[in-house]
Amino acid sequence: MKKAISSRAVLAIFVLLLIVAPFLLGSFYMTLLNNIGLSALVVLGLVLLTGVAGLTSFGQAAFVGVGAYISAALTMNVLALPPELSVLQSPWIALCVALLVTAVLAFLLGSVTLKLSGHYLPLGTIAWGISMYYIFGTLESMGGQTGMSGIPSISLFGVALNSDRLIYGLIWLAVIAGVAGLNNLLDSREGRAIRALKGGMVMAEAMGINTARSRIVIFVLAALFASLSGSLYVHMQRFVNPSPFGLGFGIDYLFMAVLGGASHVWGAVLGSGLIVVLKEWLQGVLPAILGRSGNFETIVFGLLMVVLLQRSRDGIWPYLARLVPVRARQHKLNLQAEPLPRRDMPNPNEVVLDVRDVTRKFGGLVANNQMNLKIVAGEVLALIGPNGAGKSTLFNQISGVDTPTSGLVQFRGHDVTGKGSRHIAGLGMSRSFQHVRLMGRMTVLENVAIGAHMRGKRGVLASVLRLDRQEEARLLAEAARQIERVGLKDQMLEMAGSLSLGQQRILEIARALASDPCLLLLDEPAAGLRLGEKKALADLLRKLRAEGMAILLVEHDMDFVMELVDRIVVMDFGTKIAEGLPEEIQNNQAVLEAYLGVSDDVGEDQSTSAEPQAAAIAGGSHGQ
Ligand SMILES: Nc1ncnc2c1ncn2[C@@H]1O[C@H](COP(=O)(O)OP(=O)(O)OP(=O)(O)O)[C@@H](O)[C@H]1O
Repeated sequence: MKKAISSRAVLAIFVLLLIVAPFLLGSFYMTLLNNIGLSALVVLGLVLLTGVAGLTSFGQAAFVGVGAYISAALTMNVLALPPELSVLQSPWIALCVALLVTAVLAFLLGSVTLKLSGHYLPLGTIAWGISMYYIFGTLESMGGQTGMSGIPSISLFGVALNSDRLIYGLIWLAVIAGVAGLNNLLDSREGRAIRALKGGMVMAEAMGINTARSRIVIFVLAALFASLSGSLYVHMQRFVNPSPFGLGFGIDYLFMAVLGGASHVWGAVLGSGLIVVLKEWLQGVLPAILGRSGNFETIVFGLLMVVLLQRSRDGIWPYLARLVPVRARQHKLNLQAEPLPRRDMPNPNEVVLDVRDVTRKFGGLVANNQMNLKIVAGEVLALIGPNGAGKSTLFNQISGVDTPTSGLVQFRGHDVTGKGSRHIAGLGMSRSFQHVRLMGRMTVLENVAIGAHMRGKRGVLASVLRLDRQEEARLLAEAARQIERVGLKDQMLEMAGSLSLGQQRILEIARALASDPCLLLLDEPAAGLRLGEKKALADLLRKLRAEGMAILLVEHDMDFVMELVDRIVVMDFGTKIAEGLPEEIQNNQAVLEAYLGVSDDVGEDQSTSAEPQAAAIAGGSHGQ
């Protein structure tokens, strides 16, 4: 078996190669390396935006143009600014101004574009990508389509970086800093929130993550990477025109990200390297073979993209990582870290949730009809009913995923009707999902730490600079405690996707517990669990109840329900048909009829089949 090397060793080897490169390579290769570095900067932003968060953008080249044009305009004093503002002609100050303007512009564009979802989002990025390209071409004071030359070089410690060999160090310093900063960000509270975006808004918001904010943050960060690349580019070329900032280049950057491995930070460097070198080579070889000039490399790239998307959507980085296995960064757990502060729990028997006359209509269908229920602290209430009775719909009204057509939901005395799941989560309600919503490529520990998101404060900058380590240790220690509590300690560092369905359900409970809730909503927690796992789950829920937690669960497993819960509410066709103690429900004729009455409709699925459930309700059979 190959021995894995640490990611630090990989970084050290890479930096060493970068240091010796100028002593070994000629000027052609230095130019090539600079182009790779400049592309890698843009692609790093795309890895964050597209690979990690799943937001596709074709418009990054336009932000490269913004950086380039602002740096050029200020250093050339195109705006004829008064002498008092001559400081803006300094390339470094101009670069900072370019970053600032880019951040504001990206914020404004992102606020509009990121409201789009599905394929409308990439279409939106194409729209502003094209517009900005044409705006650059209309800037007559900067030479219009012809462009402008004579842009000064940038200096470092008094040395003008006026050759490819000199500016090379600065470009690659920026790339290495970008790689390190991005790795730090992804390994933090904010990074987990960004990674959770791919798991869908519903889960992330239910864990208290402000998904709109996270989307804007990464959009701005990606634009800043592109803008930095543009500023360095004009000081290297000392010339600017619109052609490198068009849609074609936006597609090239996306291709680099996909080829390298869009969800891997090092994939950005790999993808940029491969495409820049391949482009250079094809531009020389293809016209010679075909006997005429033209951009034939574009055809090759198009074909390559189709093959790549069919054969290896994760790009090339995973293959390389298999050849040279890199040890994943291990989380050093400090279980002695100061525990996170806890919220005030409700008093025993205090009404935690009060649902009053909640109705939800979907067109003509009344999914919830005047539903009422209450839960007190230290109580386990089951919501049962045949398939399609409206249980999940009611869960969604309570947890803020959906808004009732009419009625009131009160949580701990607050009217939370239609308030949104993030707001409600902040008040102490947490949930699991009927269809498990986990990040399969994140460890169990990281998944549970997402649940503790609201209990931390450190932001993006602190994460990038690794100033969040104290808080991070507390969050991870809390996640580890909850994992131990639910019995998944041995799986703590495994990928969530490798767990059995039953374990994944338990993991969702640990994630919910990490938010320090006083009401747990569990949607079919026993589905897919083995007998032993069900017993362990029931023991855990009893323990939580004894600690004063209120628990509302939707469950089809009647043995599990009858043995565990304090009270049961039964729904059928959106309406409450019974409420009472388990033994009362077992003898309720309307309930038995509701289950038996639909037995023809429910198919073969034993877990939800009505007849066995009716038998289980009536008999209270404990076998499985
Ligand atoms: N977004 C929606 N639009 C239209 N109809 C919906 C929507 N969500 C749910 N419904 C309908 O509302 C009814 C109740 O569905 P719901 O999923 O709440 O039932 P359930 O009791 O949770 O069922 P199950 O036990 O199978 O999960 C069903 O007829 C369903 O088709």
